[in-house]
Amino acid sequence: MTAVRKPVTAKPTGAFNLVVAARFRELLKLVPSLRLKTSVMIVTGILGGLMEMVGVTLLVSLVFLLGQQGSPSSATIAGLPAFFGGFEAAISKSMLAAILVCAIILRIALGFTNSIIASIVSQQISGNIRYRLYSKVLTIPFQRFQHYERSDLMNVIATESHAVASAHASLVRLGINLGTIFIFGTGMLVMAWPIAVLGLIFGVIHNLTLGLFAETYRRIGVSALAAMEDLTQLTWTTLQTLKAVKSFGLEKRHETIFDALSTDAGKTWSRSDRMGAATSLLSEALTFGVILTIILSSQFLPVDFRAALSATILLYRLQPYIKEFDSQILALHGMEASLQNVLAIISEADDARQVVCGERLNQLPKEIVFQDVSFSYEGSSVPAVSHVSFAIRIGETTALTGPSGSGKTTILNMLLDLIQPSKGRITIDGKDLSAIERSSWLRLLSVSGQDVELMEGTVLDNIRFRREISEEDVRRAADLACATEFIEKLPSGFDEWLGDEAIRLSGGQRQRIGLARALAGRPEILLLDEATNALDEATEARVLSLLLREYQGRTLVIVSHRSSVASLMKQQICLVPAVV
Ligand SMILES: Nc1ncnc2c1ncn2[C@@H]1O[C@H](COP(=O)(O)OP(=O)(O)OP(=O)(O)O)[C@@H](O)[C@H]1O
Repeated sequence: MTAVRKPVTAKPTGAFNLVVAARFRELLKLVPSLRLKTSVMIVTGILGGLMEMVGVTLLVSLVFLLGQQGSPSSATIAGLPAFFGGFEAAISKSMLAAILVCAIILRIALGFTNSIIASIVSQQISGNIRYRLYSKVLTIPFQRFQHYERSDLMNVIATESHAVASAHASLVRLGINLGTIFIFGTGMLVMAWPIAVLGLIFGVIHNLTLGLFAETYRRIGVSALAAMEDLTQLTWTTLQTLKAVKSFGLEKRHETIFDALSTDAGKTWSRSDRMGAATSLLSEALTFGVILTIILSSQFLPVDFRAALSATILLYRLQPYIKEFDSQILALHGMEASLQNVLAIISEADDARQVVCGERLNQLPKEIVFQDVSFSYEGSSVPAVSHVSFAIRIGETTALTGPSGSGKTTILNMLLDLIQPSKGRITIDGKDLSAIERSSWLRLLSVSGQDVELMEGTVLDNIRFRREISEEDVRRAADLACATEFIEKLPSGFDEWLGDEAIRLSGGQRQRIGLARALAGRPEILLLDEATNALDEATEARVLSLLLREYQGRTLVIVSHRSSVASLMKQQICLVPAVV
Protein backbone atom coordinates (compact mmCIF):
# COMPACT_ATOMS: atom_id res chain seq x y z
CA MET A 1 0.00 0.00 0.00
CA THR A 2 1.40 3.38 -0.93
CA ALA A 3 0.78 6.56 0.98
CA VAL A 4 -0.60 9.10 -1.41
CA ARG A 5 -1.53 11.53 1.27
CA LYS A 6 0.92 14.31 0.70
CA PRO A 7 2.93 15.10 3.78
CA VAL A 8 2.14 18.68 4.75
CA THR A 9 5.15 20.63 3.65
CA ALA A 10 6.60 23.58 5.46
CA LYS A 11 5.62 25.99 2.69
CA PRO A 12 4.61 29.40 3.98
CA THR A 13 0.84 29.78 4.10
CA GLY A 14 0.53 33.52 4.26
CA ALA A 15 0.85 36.25 6.80
CA PHE A 16 0.60 35.44 10.47
CA ASN A 17 -2.89 36.86 10.93
CA LEU A 18 -4.21 35.97 7.48
CA VAL A 19 -4.10 32.24 8.18
CA VAL A 20 -7.03 32.86 10.49
CA ALA A 21 -9.27 34.19 7.74
CA ALA A 22 -8.51 31.20 5.52
CA ARG A 23 -9.11 28.70 8.34
CA PHE A 24 -12.33 30.46 9.32
CA ARG A 25 -13.80 30.05 5.84
CA GLU A 26 -12.79 26.38 5.65
CA LEU A 27 -14.12 25.65 9.12
CA LEU A 28 -17.47 27.31 8.55
CA LYS A 29 -17.86 25.11 5.50
CA LEU A 30 -17.23 22.06 7.68
CA VAL A 31 -19.59 23.07 10.48
CA PRO A 32 -22.24 25.25 8.79
CA SER A 33 -25.00 24.42 11.28
CA LEU A 34 -23.15 25.90 14.23
CA ARG A 35 -23.24 29.55 13.17
CA LEU A 36 -25.85 30.52 15.78
CA LYS A 37 -24.05 28.80 18.66
CA THR A 38 -20.75 30.26 17.47
CA SER A 39 -22.25 33.78 17.47
CA VAL A 40 -23.77 33.26 20.94
CA MET A 41 -20.38 32.11 22.25
CA ILE A 42 -18.61 35.14 20.82
CA VAL A 43 -21.26 37.56 22.12
CA THR A 44 -21.34 36.05 25.65
CA GLY A 45 -17.55 36.03 25.69
CA ILE A 46 -17.35 39.72 24.72
CA LEU A 47 -20.08 40.64 27.22
CA GLY A 48 -18.02 38.82 29.87
CA GLY A 49 -15.09 41.06 28.92
CA LEU A 50 -17.33 44.12 29.15
CA MET A 51 -18.48 43.10 32.64
CA GLU A 52 -14.86 42.66 33.65
CA MET A 53 -14.05 46.18 32.50
CA VAL A 54 -17.05 47.60 34.35
CA GLY A 55 -16.03 45.64 37.46
CA VAL A 56 -12.42 46.83 37.39
CA THR A 57 -13.40 50.47 36.90
CA LEU A 58 -16.05 50.45 39.61
CA LEU A 59 -13.75 48.63 42.01
CA VAL A 60 -11.09 51.32 41.67
CA SER A 61 -13.70 54.01 42.32
CA LEU A 62 -15.12 52.13 45.29
CA VAL A 63 -11.69 51.67 46.82
CA PHE A 64 -11.06 55.41 46.44
CA LEU A 65 -14.45 56.27 47.87
CA LEU A 66 -14.06 53.96 50.86
CA GLY A 67 -10.67 55.56 51.48
CA GLN A 68 -12.27 59.00 51.87
CA GLN A 69 -12.13 59.65 55.64
CA GLY A 70 -15.37 60.56 57.36
CA SER A 71 -17.54 60.64 54.27
CA PRO A 72 -21.13 59.48 54.82
CA SER A 73 -21.97 56.06 53.46
CA SER A 74 -24.56 57.47 51.11
CA ALA A 75 -22.26 60.12 49.69
CA THR A 76 -22.45 60.56 45.98
CA ILE A 77 -19.34 59.75 44.04
CA ALA A 78 -17.37 62.63 42.84
CA GLY A 79 -14.82 61.93 40.22
CA LEU A 80 -15.52 58.44 38.94
CA PRO A 81 -13.15 57.80 36.12
CA ALA A 82 -14.11 59.85 33.14
CA PHE A 83 -15.70 56.86 31.48
CA PHE A 84 -18.46 56.96 34.06
CA GLY A 85 -18.39 60.70 34.37
CA GLY A 86 -22.02 61.02 33.31
CA PHE A 87 -23.18 59.22 36.45
CA GLU A 88 -21.09 61.17 38.90
CA ALA A 89 -23.94 62.96 40.58
CA ALA A 90 -26.33 60.04 40.77
CA ILE A 91 -24.38 57.04 42.09
CA SER A 92 -24.13 56.40 45.80
CA LYS A 93 -21.57 54.13 47.47
CA SER A 94 -24.10 51.37 48.06
CA MET A 95 -25.40 51.61 44.50
CA LEU A 96 -21.85 51.44 43.23
CA ALA A 97 -21.20 48.34 45.33
CA ALA A 98 -24.45 46.77 44.06
CA ILE A 99 -23.55 47.43 40.41
CA LEU A 100 -20.10 46.03 41.07
CA VAL A 101 -21.52 42.83 42.55
CA CYS A 102 -23.99 42.52 39.64
CA ALA A 103 -21.15 42.97 37.13
CA ILE A 104 -19.12 40.27 38.86
CA ILE A 105 -22.06 37.84 39.05
CA LEU A 106 -22.98 38.53 35.42
CA ARG A 107 -19.41 37.95 34.37
CA ILE A 108 -19.32 34.60 36.19
CA ALA A 109 -22.67 33.59 34.66
CA LEU A 110 -21.56 34.60 31.17
CA GLY A 111 -18.29 32.72 31.61
CA PHE A 112 -20.18 29.61 32.77
CA THR A 113 -22.67 29.82 29.88
CA ASN A 114 -19.81 30.26 27.48
CA SER A 115 -17.93 27.20 28.72
CA ILE A 116 -21.08 25.05 28.64
CA ILE A 117 -21.84 26.05 25.03
CA ALA A 118 -18.15 25.66 24.13
CA SER A 119 -18.10 22.12 25.47
CA ILE A 120 -21.35 21.19 23.64
CA VAL A 121 -20.06 22.73 20.40
CA SER A 122 -16.70 21.01 20.73
CA GLN A 123 -18.36 17.59 21.20
CA GLN A 124 -20.71 18.27 18.28
CA ILE A 125 -17.87 19.23 15.98
CA SER A 126 -15.64 16.31 16.96
CA GLY A 127 -18.54 13.86 16.65
CA ASN A 128 -19.64 15.32 13.33
CA ILE A 129 -16.12 15.28 11.86
CA ARG A 130 -15.37 11.77 13.16
CA TYR A 131 -18.61 10.56 11.59
CA ARG A 132 -17.88 12.32 8.29
CA LEU A 133 -14.36 10.89 8.15
CA TYR A 134 -15.62 7.39 8.92
CA SER A 135 -18.41 7.68 6.34
CA LYS A 136 -15.93 9.00 3.82
CA VAL A 137 -13.77 5.91 4.26
CA LEU A 138 -16.84 3.84 3.46
CA THR A 139 -17.95 5.91 0.48
CA ILE A 140 -14.75 6.81 -1.36
CA PRO A 141 -13.97 4.63 -4.37
CA PHE A 142 -12.25 1.42 -3.27
CA GLN A 143 -9.18 2.31 -5.29
CA ARG A 144 -8.80 5.64 -3.47
CA PHE A 145 -9.14 3.82 -0.15
CA GLN A 146 -6.34 1.47 -1.17
CA HIS A 147 -4.06 4.47 -1.62
CA TYR A 148 -4.29 5.47 2.03
CA GLU A 149 -2.26 3.93 4.79
CA ARG A 150 -4.74 2.33 7.16
CA SER A 151 -2.76 3.50 10.19
CA ASP A 152 -2.98 7.09 8.87
CA LEU A 153 -6.74 6.77 8.50
CA MET A 154 -7.04 5.44 12.06
CA ASN A 155 -4.98 8.36 13.30
CA VAL A 156 -7.03 10.94 11.45
CA ILE A 157 -10.38 9.51 12.57
CA ALA A 158 -9.40 8.89 16.18
CA THR A 159 -7.10 11.80 16.92
CA GLU A 160 -6.88 14.46 14.27
CA SER A 161 -10.67 14.89 14.03
CA HIS A 162 -10.33 16.84 17.31
CA ALA A 163 -8.19 19.39 15.46
CA VAL A 164 -11.32 20.79 13.80
CA ALA A 165 -13.01 21.30 17.19
CA SER A 166 -9.82 22.86 18.57
CA ALA A 167 -9.50 25.15 15.56
CA HIS A 168 -13.13 26.21 15.94
CA ALA A 169 -12.56 26.87 19.66
CA SER A 170 -9.46 28.90 18.78
CA LEU A 171 -11.40 30.97 16.26
CA VAL A 172 -14.18 31.64 18.77
CA ARG A 173 -11.61 32.66 21.38
CA LEU A 174 -10.03 34.95 18.77
CA GLY A 175 -13.41 36.62 18.20
CA ILE A 176 -13.92 37.04 21.95
CA ASN A 177 -10.41 38.34 22.47
CA LEU A 178 -10.70 40.80 19.62
CA GLY A 179 -14.07 42.09 20.90
CA THR A 180 -12.78 42.38 24.46
CA ILE A 181 -9.59 44.10 23.33
CA PHE A 182 -11.75 46.58 21.45
CA ILE A 183 -13.99 47.24 24.48
CA PHE A 184 -11.09 47.53 26.93
CA GLY A 185 -9.27 49.74 24.42
CA THR A 186 -12.27 52.05 24.07
CA GLY A 187 -12.63 52.23 27.87
CA MET A 188 -8.97 53.08 28.28
CA LEU A 189 -9.17 55.64 25.50
CA VAL A 190 -12.02 57.43 27.24
CA MET A 191 -10.41 57.23 30.68
CA ALA A 192 -6.79 57.94 29.84
CA TRP A 193 -5.92 58.18 26.18
CA PRO A 194 -2.11 58.23 26.63
CA ILE A 195 -2.29 54.86 28.37
CA ALA A 196 -4.56 53.54 25.63
CA VAL A 197 -1.97 54.65 23.04
CA LEU A 198 0.74 52.83 25.01
CA GLY A 199 -1.53 49.79 25.16
CA LEU A 200 -2.06 49.93 21.40
CA ILE A 201 1.67 50.14 20.76
CA PHE A 202 2.15 47.20 23.13
CA GLY A 203 -0.53 45.17 21.31
CA VAL A 204 1.00 45.79 17.89
CA ILE A 205 4.53 44.95 19.11
CA HIS A 206 3.18 41.82 20.81
CA ASN A 207 1.39 40.66 17.68
CA LEU A 208 4.35 41.39 15.38
CA THR A 209 6.86 39.72 17.70
CA LEU A 210 4.81 36.57 18.09
CA GLY A 211 4.26 36.59 14.33
CA LEU A 212 7.96 35.75 14.07
CA PHE A 213 7.20 32.42 15.77
CA ALA A 214 4.31 31.48 13.48
CA GLU A 215 6.35 29.56 10.93
CA THR A 216 8.20 27.66 13.67
CA TYR A 217 4.86 26.72 15.24
CA ARG A 218 3.61 25.44 11.92
CA ARG A 219 6.74 23.39 11.41
CA ILE A 220 6.49 21.97 14.92
CA GLY A 221 2.84 21.06 14.21
CA VAL A 222 3.89 19.26 11.02
CA SER A 223 6.75 17.44 12.79
CA ALA A 224 4.55 16.44 15.74
CA LEU A 225 1.99 15.01 13.36
CA ALA A 226 4.60 13.18 11.30
CA ALA A 227 6.14 11.76 14.50
CA MET A 228 2.72 10.57 15.65
CA GLU A 229 2.01 8.99 12.26
CA ASP A 230 5.36 7.21 12.24
CA LEU A 231 4.74 5.83 15.72
CA THR A 232 1.23 4.64 14.84
CA GLN A 233 2.42 3.12 11.59
CA LEU A 234 5.25 1.21 13.25
CA THR A 235 2.94 -0.04 16.00
CA TRP A 236 0.37 -1.06 13.41
CA THR A 237 2.83 -2.93 11.20
CA THR A 238 4.45 -4.61 14.21
CA LEU A 239 1.05 -5.90 15.33
CA GLN A 240 0.19 -6.98 11.79
CA THR A 241 3.47 -8.75 11.16
CA LEU A 242 4.32 -9.95 14.68
CA LYS A 243 4.73 -13.54 13.55
CA ALA A 244 7.22 -12.53 10.86
CA VAL A 245 9.00 -10.18 13.29
CA LYS A 246 9.40 -13.00 15.79
CA SER A 247 10.36 -15.62 13.25
CA PHE A 248 13.06 -13.34 11.78
CA GLY A 249 14.20 -12.53 15.34
CA LEU A 250 13.61 -8.80 14.72
CA GLU A 251 12.13 -7.90 18.14
CA LYS A 252 15.19 -5.93 19.26
CA ARG A 253 15.36 -4.06 15.97
CA HIS A 254 11.71 -3.07 16.19
CA GLU A 255 12.25 -1.97 19.79
CA THR A 256 15.18 0.20 18.73
CA ILE A 257 13.25 1.78 15.87
CA PHE A 258 10.28 2.43 18.16
CA ASP A 259 12.54 3.95 20.79
CA ALA A 260 14.15 6.26 18.20
CA LEU A 261 10.77 7.36 16.83
CA SER A 262 9.36 7.81 20.32
CA THR A 263 12.38 9.91 21.34
CA ASP A 264 11.93 12.04 18.20
CA ALA A 265 8.26 12.52 19.02
CA GLY A 266 9.16 13.44 22.61
CA LYS A 267 11.71 15.98 21.35
CA THR A 268 9.11 17.57 19.06
CA TRP A 269 6.61 17.86 21.90
CA SER A 270 9.22 19.33 24.26
CA ARG A 271 10.17 21.85 21.55
CA SER A 272 6.53 22.78 21.34
CA ASP A 273 6.33 23.16 25.15
CA ARG A 274 9.51 25.24 25.19
CA MET A 275 8.13 27.47 22.43
CA GLY A 276 4.93 27.91 24.44
CA ALA A 277 6.93 28.87 27.54
CA ALA A 278 9.14 31.26 25.52
CA THR A 279 6.21 33.05 23.90
CA SER A 280 4.47 33.33 27.27
CA LEU A 281 7.64 34.78 28.81
CA LEU A 282 7.95 37.25 25.96
CA SER A 283 4.38 38.32 26.45
CA GLU A 284 4.83 38.80 30.20
CA ALA A 285 8.05 40.76 29.63
CA LEU A 286 6.33 43.06 27.13
CA THR A 287 3.46 43.68 29.56
CA PHE A 288 5.87 44.37 32.38
CA GLY A 289 7.78 46.76 30.10
CA VAL A 290 4.68 48.73 29.18
CA ILE A 291 3.43 48.96 32.78
CA LEU A 292 6.87 50.07 33.92
CA THR A 293 6.80 52.74 31.20
CA ILE A 294 3.43 53.97 32.49
CA ILE A 295 4.62 54.06 36.10
CA LEU A 296 7.84 55.89 35.21
CA SER A 297 6.09 58.40 33.00
CA SER A 298 2.91 58.78 35.10
CA GLN A 299 3.85 62.16 36.49
CA PHE A 300 4.35 63.52 32.98
CA LEU A 301 1.13 62.08 31.58
CA PRO A 302 -1.79 64.54 31.35
CA VAL A 303 -4.16 62.14 33.10
CA ASP A 304 -6.10 62.16 36.38
CA PHE A 305 -4.40 59.72 38.79
CA ARG A 306 -7.53 57.66 39.44
CA ALA A 307 -8.33 57.34 35.74
CA ALA A 308 -4.68 56.43 35.09
CA LEU A 309 -4.87 53.75 37.75
CA SER A 310 -8.11 52.28 36.30
CA ALA A 311 -6.65 52.34 32.79
CA THR A 312 -3.42 50.70 33.98
CA ILE A 313 -5.36 47.95 35.75
CA LEU A 314 -7.41 47.52 32.59
CA LEU A 315 -4.22 47.30 30.57
CA TYR A 316 -2.94 44.69 33.00
CA ARG A 317 -6.20 42.74 32.68
CA LEU A 318 -6.07 43.23 28.91
CA GLN A 319 -2.72 41.51 28.65
CA PRO A 320 -4.12 37.94 28.95
CA TYR A 321 -6.57 38.72 26.14
CA ILE A 322 -3.81 40.05 23.88
CA LYS A 323 -1.62 37.11 24.85
CA GLU A 324 -4.43 34.64 24.19
CA PHE A 325 -5.28 36.34 20.89
CA ASP A 326 -1.76 35.86 19.62
CA SER A 327 -1.29 32.40 21.07
CA GLN A 328 -4.57 31.21 19.49
CA ILE A 329 -3.24 32.33 16.11
CA LEU A 330 -0.03 30.43 16.83
CA ALA A 331 -2.10 27.42 17.88
CA LEU A 332 -3.95 27.61 14.55
CA HIS A 333 -0.60 27.53 12.78
CA GLY A 334 0.32 24.45 14.84
CA MET A 335 -2.97 22.74 13.98
CA GLU A 336 -2.73 23.42 10.28
CA ALA A 337 -1.19 20.06 9.39
CA SER A 338 -3.96 18.13 11.16
CA LEU A 339 -6.62 20.35 9.64
CA GLN A 340 -5.23 19.82 6.16
CA ASN A 341 -5.30 16.05 6.68
CA VAL A 342 -8.92 16.13 7.81
CA LEU A 343 -9.89 18.43 4.94
CA ALA A 344 -8.02 16.28 2.39
CA ILE A 345 -9.98 13.17 3.37
CA ILE A 346 -13.33 14.94 3.71
CA SER A 347 -12.92 16.52 0.29
CA GLU A 348 -12.35 13.13 -1.41
CA ALA A 349 -15.10 12.56 -3.98
CA ASP A 350 -17.65 9.87 -3.15
CA ASP A 351 -17.79 6.74 -5.22
CA ALA A 352 -20.02 7.66 -8.14
CA ARG A 353 -21.66 4.22 -7.91
CA GLN A 354 -22.86 5.00 -4.40
CA VAL A 355 -24.48 8.26 -5.29
CA VAL A 356 -26.03 7.27 -8.62
CA CYS A 357 -29.21 5.26 -8.13
CA GLY A 358 -29.59 3.36 -11.40
CA GLU A 359 -32.22 0.87 -12.48
CA ARG A 360 -33.34 -1.71 -9.93
CA LEU A 361 -32.76 -5.39 -10.76
CA ASN A 362 -36.06 -7.04 -9.93
CA GLN A 363 -35.34 -10.51 -11.17
CA LEU A 364 -32.40 -12.80 -11.59
CA PRO A 365 -30.58 -11.95 -14.83
CA LYS A 366 -29.54 -14.53 -17.38
CA GLU A 367 -26.09 -13.43 -18.41
CA ILE A 368 -23.13 -11.29 -17.36
CA VAL A 369 -21.04 -10.17 -20.31
CA PHE A 370 -17.58 -8.58 -20.33
CA GLN A 371 -17.19 -6.73 -23.64
CA ASP A 372 -13.61 -5.78 -24.50
CA VAL A 373 -12.97 -4.78 -20.88
CA SER A 374 -9.68 -3.23 -19.78
CA PHE A 375 -8.71 -1.95 -16.38
CA SER A 376 -5.63 -0.08 -15.17
CA TYR A 377 -4.94 0.70 -11.53
CA GLU A 378 -4.20 4.34 -10.71
CA GLY A 379 -0.55 5.13 -11.38
CA SER A 380 0.15 1.80 -13.08
CA SER A 381 1.49 1.81 -16.63
CA VAL A 382 0.54 -1.83 -17.29
CA PRO A 383 -3.17 -2.64 -17.46
CA ALA A 384 -4.26 -5.29 -14.95
CA VAL A 385 -6.86 -6.51 -17.43
CA SER A 386 -6.57 -5.86 -21.13
CA HIS A 387 -9.35 -6.21 -23.75
CA VAL A 388 -11.07 -9.14 -22.10
CA SER A 389 -14.35 -10.48 -23.50
CA PHE A 390 -16.38 -13.39 -22.11
CA ALA A 391 -19.82 -14.27 -20.82
CA ILE A 392 -20.85 -15.86 -17.52
CA ARG A 393 -24.18 -17.63 -17.79
CA ILE A 394 -26.37 -17.37 -14.73
CA GLY A 395 -27.24 -20.79 -13.33
CA GLU A 396 -23.96 -22.34 -14.43
CA THR A 397 -20.55 -22.90 -12.89
CA THR A 398 -17.53 -21.07 -14.28
CA ALA A 399 -13.82 -21.30 -13.58
CA LEU A 400 -11.55 -18.27 -14.05
CA THR A 401 -8.02 -19.45 -14.56
CA GLY A 402 -4.74 -17.95 -15.71
CA PRO A 403 -1.26 -17.26 -14.42
CA SER A 404 -0.59 -15.18 -11.35
CA GLY A 405 -1.11 -11.49 -12.09
CA SER A 406 -3.34 -12.13 -15.11
CA GLY A 407 -6.19 -10.14 -13.54
CA LYS A 408 -8.56 -12.75 -12.05
CA THR A 409 -9.08 -10.91 -8.75
CA THR A 410 -9.42 -7.64 -10.64
CA ILE A 411 -12.26 -9.18 -12.67
CA LEU A 412 -14.03 -10.33 -9.48
CA ASN A 413 -13.57 -6.82 -8.07
CA MET A 414 -15.27 -5.42 -11.19
CA LEU A 415 -18.11 -7.90 -10.73
CA LEU A 416 -18.43 -6.72 -7.13
CA ASP A 417 -18.54 -3.15 -8.46
CA LEU A 418 -15.57 -2.20 -6.28
CA ILE A 419 -13.86 -0.87 -9.39
CA GLN A 420 -15.23 -0.03 -12.84
CA PRO A 421 -13.70 -0.82 -16.25
CA SER A 422 -11.37 1.83 -17.64
CA LYS A 423 -12.48 0.73 -21.12
CA GLY A 424 -15.18 -1.59 -22.44
CA ARG A 425 -18.47 -2.56 -20.78
CA ILE A 426 -19.84 -5.06 -18.33
CA THR A 427 -23.47 -5.78 -19.10
CA ILE A 428 -26.15 -7.65 -17.20
CA ASP A 429 -28.72 -8.94 -19.69
CA GLY A 430 -27.60 -6.18 -22.05
CA LYS A 431 -27.82 -3.38 -19.44
CA ASP A 432 -24.66 -1.63 -18.40
CA LEU A 433 -23.70 -2.66 -14.86
CA SER A 434 -23.00 1.00 -14.10
CA ALA A 435 -26.66 1.79 -14.85
CA ILE A 436 -28.00 -0.82 -12.44
CA GLU A 437 -28.84 0.06 -8.85
CA ARG A 438 -25.81 -1.08 -6.90
CA SER A 439 -27.60 -2.57 -3.90
CA SER A 440 -30.01 -4.60 -6.04
CA TRP A 441 -26.99 -6.08 -7.86
CA LEU A 442 -24.90 -6.74 -4.75
CA ARG A 443 -27.84 -8.49 -3.07
CA LEU A 444 -27.31 -11.32 -5.57
CA LEU A 445 -23.59 -11.74 -4.93
CA SER A 446 -21.27 -12.96 -2.27
CA VAL A 447 -17.53 -13.43 -2.29
CA SER A 448 -14.99 -15.42 -0.36
CA GLY A 449 -11.26 -15.19 -0.90
CA GLN A 450 -8.02 -16.75 0.22
CA ASP A 451 -7.37 -14.07 2.86
CA VAL A 452 -10.37 -13.80 5.11
CA GLU A 453 -10.89 -10.46 6.84
CA LEU A 454 -11.96 -11.70 10.23
CA MET A 455 -13.24 -9.20 12.74
CA GLU A 456 -13.02 -9.02 16.50
CA GLY A 457 -15.92 -11.09 17.79
CA THR A 458 -17.25 -14.63 18.07
CA VAL A 459 -17.44 -17.26 15.32
CA LEU A 460 -21.15 -16.44 15.01
CA ASP A 461 -20.43 -12.69 14.68
CA ASN A 462 -17.87 -13.43 11.99
CA ILE A 463 -20.23 -15.54 9.92
CA ARG A 464 -23.13 -13.09 10.33
CA PHE A 465 -20.87 -10.10 9.70
CA ARG A 466 -23.41 -7.57 11.02
CA ARG A 467 -26.17 -8.81 8.72
CA GLU A 468 -29.67 -9.94 9.69
CA ILE A 469 -29.06 -13.67 9.32
CA SER A 470 -30.78 -16.30 11.43
CA GLU A 471 -28.73 -18.71 13.54
CA GLU A 472 -30.22 -21.54 11.50
CA ASP A 473 -28.81 -20.07 8.28
CA VAL A 474 -25.45 -19.53 9.97
CA ARG A 475 -25.28 -23.19 11.01
CA ARG A 476 -26.39 -24.37 7.58
CA ALA A 477 -23.67 -22.26 5.93
CA ALA A 478 -21.09 -23.62 8.38
CA ASP A 479 -22.15 -27.17 7.46
CA LEU A 480 -21.76 -26.42 3.75
CA ALA A 481 -18.32 -24.95 4.33
CA CYS A 482 -17.34 -28.01 6.40
CA ALA A 483 -16.69 -25.59 9.26
CA THR A 484 -19.10 -27.00 11.87
CA GLU A 485 -16.77 -29.95 12.48
CA PHE A 486 -13.99 -27.74 13.88
CA ILE A 487 -16.19 -24.97 15.30
CA GLU A 488 -17.96 -27.44 17.58
CA LYS A 489 -14.62 -28.59 18.93
CA LEU A 490 -13.78 -25.04 20.08
CA PRO A 491 -14.38 -24.55 23.85
CA SER A 492 -17.39 -22.27 23.27
CA GLY A 493 -18.36 -23.52 19.81
CA PHE A 494 -20.09 -20.81 17.74
CA ASP A 495 -19.73 -18.43 20.70
CA GLU A 496 -15.95 -18.78 20.77
CA TRP A 497 -14.25 -15.37 20.84
CA LEU A 498 -11.84 -15.11 17.91
CA GLY A 499 -10.10 -11.78 18.55
CA ASP A 500 -9.35 -9.46 15.66
CA GLU A 501 -7.10 -11.77 13.64
CA ALA A 502 -8.31 -15.13 14.94
CA ILE A 503 -4.69 -16.21 15.34
CA ARG A 504 -5.72 -19.42 17.09
CA LEU A 505 -7.33 -20.69 13.89
CA SER A 506 -5.43 -22.36 11.08
CA GLY A 507 -5.45 -20.86 7.58
CA GLY A 508 -7.88 -23.55 6.38
CA GLN A 509 -10.19 -22.93 9.36
CA ARG A 510 -10.21 -19.20 8.68
CA GLN A 511 -11.02 -19.87 5.01
CA ARG A 512 -13.96 -22.07 6.01
CA ILE A 513 -15.34 -19.33 8.27
CA GLY A 514 -14.98 -16.92 5.32
CA LEU A 515 -16.79 -19.40 3.08
CA ALA A 516 -19.58 -19.81 5.64
CA ARG A 517 -19.89 -16.02 5.80
CA ALA A 518 -20.31 -15.88 2.01
CA LEU A 519 -22.85 -18.71 2.02
CA ALA A 520 -24.90 -17.52 5.01
CA GLY A 521 -26.79 -14.93 2.95
CA ARG A 522 -27.75 -17.65 0.39
CA PRO A 523 -26.39 -15.64 -2.57
CA GLU A 524 -27.58 -16.43 -6.09
CA ILE A 525 -24.08 -15.81 -7.44
CA LEU A 526 -21.15 -17.07 -5.40
CA LEU A 527 -17.64 -15.83 -6.21
CA LEU A 528 -14.74 -17.83 -4.80
CA ASP A 529 -11.25 -16.40 -5.20
CA GLU A 530 -8.86 -19.20 -4.25
CA ALA A 531 -11.20 -19.61 -1.28
CA THR A 532 -10.27 -23.21 -0.53
CA ASN A 533 -6.57 -23.23 -1.37
CA ALA A 534 -5.52 -23.56 2.28
CA LEU A 535 -7.59 -26.71 2.82
CA ASP A 536 -6.21 -30.22 2.61
CA GLU A 537 -7.18 -32.06 -0.57
CA ALA A 538 -9.80 -34.26 1.07
CA THR A 539 -11.55 -31.37 2.85
CA GLU A 540 -11.37 -29.22 -0.28
CA ALA A 541 -12.96 -32.05 -2.28
CA ARG A 542 -15.75 -32.39 0.32
CA VAL A 543 -16.36 -28.62 0.35
CA LEU A 544 -16.46 -28.46 -3.45
CA SER A 545 -18.80 -31.41 -3.75
CA LEU A 546 -21.20 -29.83 -1.22
CA LEU A 547 -20.98 -26.51 -3.05
CA LEU A 548 -21.60 -28.07 -6.45
CA ARG A 549 -24.69 -29.80 -5.08
CA GLU A 550 -25.89 -26.59 -3.38
CA TYR A 551 -25.20 -24.50 -6.47
CA GLN A 552 -26.80 -26.82 -8.97
CA GLY A 553 -28.84 -24.46 -11.15
CA ARG A 554 -27.24 -21.44 -9.48
CA THR A 555 -24.13 -19.45 -10.35
CA LEU A 556 -20.70 -20.30 -9.05
CA VAL A 557 -17.58 -18.50 -10.27
CA ILE A 558 -14.36 -19.99 -9.01
CA VAL A 559 -10.87 -18.53 -9.37
CA SER A 560 -8.35 -21.29 -8.93
CA HIS A 561 -4.85 -22.26 -9.94
CA ARG A 562 -5.69 -25.94 -9.42
CA SER A 563 -6.77 -27.62 -12.66
CA SER A 564 -8.54 -30.31 -10.59
CA VAL A 565 -10.82 -27.60 -9.16
CA ALA A 566 -11.27 -25.71 -12.43
CA SER A 567 -12.19 -28.91 -14.29
CA LEU A 568 -15.22 -29.38 -12.02
CA MET A 569 -16.80 -26.24 -13.50
CA LYS A 570 -18.94 -26.31 -16.61
CA GLN A 571 -17.27 -23.34 -18.28
CA GLN A 572 -13.60 -22.34 -18.13
CA ILE A 573 -12.28 -18.88 -18.92
CA CYS A 574 -8.53 -18.60 -19.14
CA LEU A 575 -6.94 -15.17 -18.79
CA VAL A 576 -3.55 -14.16 -20.12
CA PRO A 577 -1.43 -11.44 -18.54
CA ALA A 578 -1.64 -8.07 -20.30
CA VAL A 579 1.34 -7.06 -22.43
CA VAL A 580 2.37 -3.47 -22.99
N1 LIG B 1 -4.49 -2.22 -5.87
C1 LIG B 1 -3.66 -2.38 -6.88
N2 LIG B 1 -2.93 -1.36 -7.32
C2 LIG B 1 -2.09 -1.49 -8.35
N3 LIG B 1 -1.91 -2.63 -9.02
C3 LIG B 1 -2.62 -3.71 -8.63
C4 LIG B 1 -3.51 -3.65 -7.54
N4 LIG B 1 -4.07 -4.88 -7.38
C5 LIG B 1 -3.54 -5.65 -8.34
N5 LIG B 1 -2.67 -4.97 -9.09
C6 LIG B 1 -1.92 -5.47 -10.25
O1 LIG B 1 -2.85 -5.90 -11.21
C7 LIG B 1 -2.42 -7.09 -11.84
C8 LIG B 1 -3.51 -8.15 -11.73
O2 LIG B 1 -3.67 -8.47 -10.36
P1 LIG B 1 -4.74 -9.54 -9.87
O3 LIG B 1 -4.67 -9.61 -8.41
O4 LIG B 1 -6.04 -9.23 -10.48
O5 LIG B 1 -4.17 -10.86 -10.52
P2 LIG B 1 -4.56 -12.38 -10.24
O6 LIG B 1 -4.69 -13.03 -11.57
O7 LIG B 1 -5.73 -12.46 -9.34
O8 LIG B 1 -3.25 -12.86 -9.49
P3 LIG B 1 -3.07 -14.10 -8.47
O9 LIG B 1 -3.40 -15.34 -9.24
O10 LIG B 1 -1.62 -14.03 -8.12
O11 LIG B 1 -3.98 -13.87 -7.31
C9 LIG B 1 -1.13 -7.50 -11.18
O12 LIG B 1 -0.07 -7.09 -12.01
C10 LIG B 1 -1.11 -6.70 -9.90
O13 LIG B 1 0.20 -6.33 -9.56
